[in-house]
Amino acid sequence: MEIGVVGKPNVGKSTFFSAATLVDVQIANYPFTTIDANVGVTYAIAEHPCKELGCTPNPQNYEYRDGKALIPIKMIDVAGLVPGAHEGRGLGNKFLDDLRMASALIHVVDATGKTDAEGNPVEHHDPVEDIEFLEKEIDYWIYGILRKNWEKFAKRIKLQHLKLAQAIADQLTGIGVSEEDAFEAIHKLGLDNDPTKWSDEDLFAFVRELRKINKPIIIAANKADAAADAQIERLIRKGKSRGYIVVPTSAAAELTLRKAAKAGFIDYVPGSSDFKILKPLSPKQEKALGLIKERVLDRFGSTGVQEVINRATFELLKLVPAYPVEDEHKLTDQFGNVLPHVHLLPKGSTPRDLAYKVHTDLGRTFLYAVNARTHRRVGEDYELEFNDIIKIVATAR
Ligand SMILES: Nc1nc2c(ncn2[C@@H]2O[C@H](COP(=O)(O)OP(=O)(O)OP(=O)(O)O)[C@@H](O)[C@H]2O)c(=O)[nH]1
Repeated sequence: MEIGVVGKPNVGKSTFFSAATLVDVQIANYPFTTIDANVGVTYAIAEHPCKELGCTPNPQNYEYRDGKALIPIKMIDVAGLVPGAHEGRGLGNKFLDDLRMASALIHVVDATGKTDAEGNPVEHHDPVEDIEFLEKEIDYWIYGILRKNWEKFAKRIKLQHLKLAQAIADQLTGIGVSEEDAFEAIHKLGLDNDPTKWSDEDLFAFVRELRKINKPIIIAANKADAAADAQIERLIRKGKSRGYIVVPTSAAAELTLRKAAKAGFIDYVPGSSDFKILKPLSPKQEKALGLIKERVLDRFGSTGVQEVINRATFELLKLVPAYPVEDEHKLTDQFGNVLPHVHLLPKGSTPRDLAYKVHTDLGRTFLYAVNARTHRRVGEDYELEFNDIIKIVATAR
């Protein structure tokens, strides 16, 4: 699961990425091995079960702060969004390569409307156009892949009685499209099972639907600190009518706060509406932080950056955090650590899926699971809920 940050030049995409991946916590073992230059680690923040249960956790693969779990997530800086990227313009191919890896996208737009389509400074540009422009780039890209051999492909499906959704997913494995994604899009649109009957419009409608399922997008209405209320309200309204979550953000404010926190000047938990000054500040620093408090935190309730990451994780990707334990009474692993691990799983996952996440062997030898809150066994098809604590019982290996 990787979240991509995308946006045309000069909207604050790099600032957003830097702020989001400036993680000042020590997470012992990230589950990620190779980190490319444009890949970083950020975290999604969720309430921690200990807040409700009154325990003190010993986290191993996440961080615990103020009753919250900070769960590491991979983030990709998807550079090179320019008009025509799908035809290889600009950094087009690199752009598509990075896009391929992302499960969800944070689309950073300039809410002030002071950046044109190519990233040049202007007085009035409608950021709603940028939302449409990214949709179009992705749609034409997927359409291009499918359109190339469509007639031949459609005939083959018909003649060989292939499963339509699976055949399409096979064509699009490179961009991470599953059979379920394709199936959902076909059914949502009520398209014919015989693809030779699809018109070009049908194919394009299918691609649009598939993009919504496979590359869900959240909008960061950035530079909110410099935008008028009316501009932000309009962007939220227009975005919502197209099915988007739009969050006002100030990436610049978030970057300043995280840097100040890292340097020990302030205590700041990303996502909060305030910070605490820990050390004497220079008049310049004091002024900068004062402005952030007044123009961003007091106005919007937070810088919005963490809200975007959290909503991308829990609403767009619908991931559910679950905590496996060995002792369902003490909530510990075999070494006595309280709630040491958390795993993010897609909604609808079962305890066996959680067991596989912990270890393939545990998944293979899984017998049954116990919900540590109710002390009851849960069935094979039990769907994990947000913050479930699950004891997994397996056969001896
Ligand atoms: N007022 C304000 N300015 C911001 C904010 N975020 C970024 N900026 C400024 O916008 C300009 C562009 O920011 P970048 O992060 O370099 O933008 P980018 O989209 O990555 O641009 P490229 O690197 O050219 O792709 C810089 O001058 C930033 O300081 C913000 O939240 N508020």
